[in-house]
Amino acid sequence: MNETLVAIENLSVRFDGRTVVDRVNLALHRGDIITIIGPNGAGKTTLIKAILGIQAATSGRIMRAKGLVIGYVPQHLHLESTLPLSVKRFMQLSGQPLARCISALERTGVSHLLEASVHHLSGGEQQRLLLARALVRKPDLLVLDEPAQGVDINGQAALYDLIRQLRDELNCGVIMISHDLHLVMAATDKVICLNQHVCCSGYPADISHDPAFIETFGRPVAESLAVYHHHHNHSHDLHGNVVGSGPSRSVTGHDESHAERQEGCQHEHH
Ligand SMILES: Nc1ncnc2c1ncn2[C@@H]1O[C@H](COP(=O)(O)OP(=O)(O)OP(=O)(O)O)[C@@H](O)[C@H]1O
Repeated sequence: MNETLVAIENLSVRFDGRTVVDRVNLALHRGDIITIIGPNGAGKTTLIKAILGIQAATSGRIMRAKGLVIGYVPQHLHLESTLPLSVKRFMQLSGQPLARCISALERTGVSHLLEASVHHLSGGEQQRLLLARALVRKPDLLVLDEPAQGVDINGQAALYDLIRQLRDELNCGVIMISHDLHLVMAATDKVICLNQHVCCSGYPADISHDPAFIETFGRPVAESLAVYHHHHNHSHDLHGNVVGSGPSRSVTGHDESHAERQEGCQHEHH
C-alpha cells in the first residue's frame, strides 16, 4: 500500500455547540484522489481546513506524514482589490524562485498571464493560477476546495484531467471538494459523501446507488450517475438528521487496500 499522508480518526468539529463535522474517519494515501461531496453546510470545507491544520478539531485525531508538504487551493482568492498585484508577484509571494513559478504557471496553462493583474483574471484563469501556486512547492498532498468553480463546462473536464495528470507527475495525494457530480464520478478514485458525518463512501460507481446518496442528492441525480447498490441503515430528513434505521449497511466488495471503507453511519447523529 502507498504511504499514508493523512489519517483522521473520529474527528469532530463543533461551533457554538453545533456539530458540523461528526466523527469522521479517513485515510489518504500517496496517489489517491478523494473527492468530498455533500450539500451546502455539510462541513466539507471545515473538514479540509482541519486537514490543513487551520481549523482545530473539537475531538478526534489527525495524523500527517512527517514533513508533509501541502498545496492548497482555497474556495476563494481573497485579495485587497486596491493593491496592484501581478500574477508574477503573486506567485513570487510563495518564496519560490521565478523559474519554478513560471514552470508551475506553464503546467496549469496560464504562463502567458505572467504580467497580468490578478484582479482582472477570468474565473477559470484564477483557478489555474491558484492551482499553479499550490504546485510550486511540489506538494505531497494537494487540497482543493471546489477547484472548478467559475470554470466553463469544457474547462471543468480539462481541469479535472489536469489534476489527475498532476497526481501522476508529482505522485502526490489529492483531496478535493466538488459539486460537479458528473465530473467527480468520472475523475475520482474515491468519493466521500459528507453530511456532517460520512453518509457513504466508496468508488464512484458504487455510491451513486447508495440510498444515503440518493437521499442527499435526489433520485434524478443519482440515476444519471453510475451503477451499483449497497445497503444503508438509515435515511435523512431535509436537515440531514437521521430519521430511520434498518439493517446494517453492507460495504462493497472492492479491494480494501485501495479504498478504506468507512463503516460510519452506525453511530448516533445530531
Ligand atoms: N468559523 C466558524 N464559526 C462558526 N460556524 C462556522 C464556522 N465555519 C463554518 N461554520 C459553519 O459550519 C457549517 C459547515 O460549513 P462548511 O463551510 O464546512 O460547509 P460546506 O459543506 O463546505 O458548505 P458549502 O458547500 O456551502 O461550501 C456551516 O453551517 C457554517 O456556517
